[in-house]
Amino acid sequence: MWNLTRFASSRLSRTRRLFSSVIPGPCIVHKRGTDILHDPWFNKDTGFPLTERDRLGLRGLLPPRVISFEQQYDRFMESYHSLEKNTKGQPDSVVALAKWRILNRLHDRNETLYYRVLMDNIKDFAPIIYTPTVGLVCQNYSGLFRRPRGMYFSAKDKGEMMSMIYNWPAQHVDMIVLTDGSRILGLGDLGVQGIGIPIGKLDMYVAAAGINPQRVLPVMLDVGTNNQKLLEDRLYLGLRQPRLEGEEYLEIVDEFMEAVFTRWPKAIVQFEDFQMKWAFETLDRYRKKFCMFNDDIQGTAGVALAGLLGTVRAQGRTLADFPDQRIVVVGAGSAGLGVLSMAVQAVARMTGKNETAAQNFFLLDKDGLITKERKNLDPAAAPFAKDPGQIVGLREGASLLEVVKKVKPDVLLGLSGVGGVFSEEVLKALRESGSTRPAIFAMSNPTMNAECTAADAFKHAGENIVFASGSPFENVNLGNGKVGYVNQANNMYLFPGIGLGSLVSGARFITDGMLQAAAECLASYMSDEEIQKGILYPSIDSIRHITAEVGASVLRAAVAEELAEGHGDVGPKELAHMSKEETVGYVFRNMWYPIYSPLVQEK
Ligand SMILES: NC(=O)C1=CN([C@@H]2O[C@H](COP(=O)(O)OP(=O)(O)OC[C@H]3O[C@@H](n4cnc5c(N)ncnc54)[C@H](O)[C@@H]3O)[C@@H](O)[C@H]2O)C=CC1
Ligand SMILES: CC(=O)C(=O)O
Ligand SMILES: [Mg+2]
Repeated sequence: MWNLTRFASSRLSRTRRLFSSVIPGPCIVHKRGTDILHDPWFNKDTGFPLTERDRLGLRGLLPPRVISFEQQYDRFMESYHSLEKNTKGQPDSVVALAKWRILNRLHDRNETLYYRVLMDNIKDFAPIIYTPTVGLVCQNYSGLFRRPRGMYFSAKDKGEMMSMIYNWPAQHVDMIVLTDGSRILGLGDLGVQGIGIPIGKLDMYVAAAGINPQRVLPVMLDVGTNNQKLLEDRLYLGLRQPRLEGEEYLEIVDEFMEAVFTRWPKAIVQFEDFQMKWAFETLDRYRKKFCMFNDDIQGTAGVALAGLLGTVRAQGRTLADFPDQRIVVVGAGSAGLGVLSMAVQAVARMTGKNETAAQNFFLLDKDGLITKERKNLDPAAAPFAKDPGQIVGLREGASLLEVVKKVKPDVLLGLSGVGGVFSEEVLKALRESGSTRPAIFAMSNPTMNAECTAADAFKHAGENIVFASGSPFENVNLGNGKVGYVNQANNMYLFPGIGLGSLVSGARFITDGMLQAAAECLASYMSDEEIQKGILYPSIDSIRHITAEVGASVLRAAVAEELAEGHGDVGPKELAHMSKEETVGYVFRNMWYPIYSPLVQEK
């Protein structure tokens, strides 16, 4: 069932080779002079060659010496490294925001250089533009705000969205990430300040999936906030009203979706960081109507499933043993339920039995173990609620410690948003796990919301564990030359490929089959040697290569389901006739790569 193709050997060098031969095509510009210098998309700063300076009315507007792209790159990296040196010893949050600012300023000046720097240093810069620093940026957004990025649709724009959408200057948009700010990482309702998340996710789309940055659109749907502190903050930039609820809320989202797909019928919309009730409701409402998905439910599920399958292999078992894994999931929200649904589907496929697929899975929320005796049991959690008769020695609402002691799980997976719930006692109890190599997935973001730190996991649960966290931690030095490997179990390994594969296949919808293909691709990416070392996910350095493979898998699944309508000049028949390798090549060819293009002025 799972094709464990090995890509391990020279993934990165293959990716580099593919881009080393990129020859930039001309780029049409409708501006001249300072208007070009002030447009980060076209601006090359001191990199404009003299001929271009003449053609575009730039002569005299720049210092005379022409600096190459490579020199500009080195210059930026030097200033970045001096900033690192100069901020040494300062509080982590101060350093993180200083790094975010210097990158953001580069973005606002010169996008080509920004994305190249980001791509080439993704391991160092992802924690700044993405989790954990993006969380801090959202929390401080009103104070940090200098220039708008993306679009803002508010409850006050009802009836106007169809015309507003035409205010966006780009003619084509491929990828939209949308939030209503109601559940930003594990930080709760941050209202309009949540715009940092779509911006960060789309930066990852450009870096990982090569989506052209001129064709991305971060969107904030501001329907108010229930965060009292923000409502009272005089600097708060969003609507000062409680969140819309019920039909009033859905009418706003409906209007936005209609407006988007009227202007850009081929766009893909990723829903991000919506509170659970709206995450499920909107997914259900739109997934058969528009090309969209919910990253927290669906992207997270695929990444977690790939990690769970890797864990079985790390235990020296075969994938056929997955249904026997005892998995405790802490957090019954959009992410936790998404993970369990996908895991149950995988077990059902492996065993051919739907009814018993969830028997080894245990689900807890803030009120403890969820059983069928739970009052006001959420229908979304009901399929995973335990029958009290089946769980001798455990009761409704049992604590995590009780559950871990009784169940002796192979895997403890946290998506609760609560820092430290995997306490010392809980981690120590995991030493009694029935597994030779228990796994801990502390997936909540940002870092302070992780269910435990990597160091505590190895210290209390033992050195033989497999460990993954949603935000990055350093590997743990276990002494005697041994290292506790830290994986990053984050949906960043899948959402860029899901979006890219859907885009270049011209898929009408994003189906479970396409998402399953994405998860299987990630699961089969790692070699046995890596898995034995406890490495479940590839290094983020090879994110472009992973994303191309995931994108190609999604594309092939869309073709198989007859949902692929083609993209650009490539029609559905051509897609259907491509071999597996050809689909990967095709996906790569559709990736944008940051390099200066000759600018050609059109009046
Ligand atoms: N690593 C990754 O790729 C991803 C991580 N996440 C993280 O997962 C977390 C949760 O996200 P959602 O499911 O969307 O949130 P949510 O708000 O829908 O769900 C949170 C769940 O945790 C439960 N919970 C709260 N306190 C608890 C406690 N003390 N013990 C046990 N359960 C508790 C709640 O009852 C609720 O069921 C966030 O921190 C988010 O950053 C979400 C998506 C992807
Ligand atoms: C990673 C992500 O999507 C989240 O924490 O919400
Ligand atoms: Mg999210």
